[in-house]
Amino acid sequence: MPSVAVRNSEEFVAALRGLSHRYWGTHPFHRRLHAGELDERELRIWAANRWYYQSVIPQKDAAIISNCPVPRIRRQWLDRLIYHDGRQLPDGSVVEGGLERWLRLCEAVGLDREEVLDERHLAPGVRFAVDAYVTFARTRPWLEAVASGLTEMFSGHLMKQRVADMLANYEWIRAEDLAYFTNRIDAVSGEGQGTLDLVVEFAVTREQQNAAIAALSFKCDVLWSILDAIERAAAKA
Ligand SMILES: O=C(O)c1cc(C(=O)O)c2c(n1)C(=O)C(=O)c1cc(C(=O)O)[nH]c1-2
Repeated sequence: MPSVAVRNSEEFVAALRGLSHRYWGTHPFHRRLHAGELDERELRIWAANRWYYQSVIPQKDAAIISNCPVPRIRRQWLDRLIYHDGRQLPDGSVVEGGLERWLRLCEAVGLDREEVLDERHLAPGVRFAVDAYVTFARTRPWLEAVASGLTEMFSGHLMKQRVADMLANYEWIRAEDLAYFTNRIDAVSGEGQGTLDLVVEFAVTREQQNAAIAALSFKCDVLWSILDAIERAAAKA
């Protein structure tokens, strides 16, 4: 049987980008969030549940580092941990990171820190989907775990839209409440391309390319499932 040829980089990138229709940008819950149709209770459920995703991302990235034998990639990936966890200065003070900014968003929509951190609002389906993402990063080859993060190629546009829509449609939300997203938009504009370049560089066989595409597809399912579970939790509360 003839072996299937490796895709050239344009074909490979096109196959990855071709998954954009599966991204959570079009999920009905996101549409309602952006359109200003969520009440305060629903927004709180969204923020508290998204916290769980945010909170494990550094562990997911640490798993990638621990599985990766390439020093240059580990160096690059370390910045992601610092981005979310913040950084301790020599004088012991801490420069805040993305996690802290997400907690501030939670407070802005009316949640106490404690009720976010103790996970009392966490929907089982969100825990299940998010944990599956971390397990994927811990157990699959590092390149697949990196490829699963390529949803970030699609996220910059969505987050820009989210900031504009939330400010326009929820009059009680202020620009500073959305600092998590404004900060993140800048970060992903570079990271998204950097990750794509890396996946193209290291996925050199057809099998590795297929695995990278499957990993991105899996991640789209993770994100979609998170919103399915949030939607359900918001509906019944
Ligand atoms: O608000 C969003 O729509 C959105 C999407 C994504 C994504 O597409 O994975 C991430 C984020 N935000 C985000 O804030 C974030 O820190 C993040 C990390 C990752 C990842 O897979 O490593 N995705 C995302």
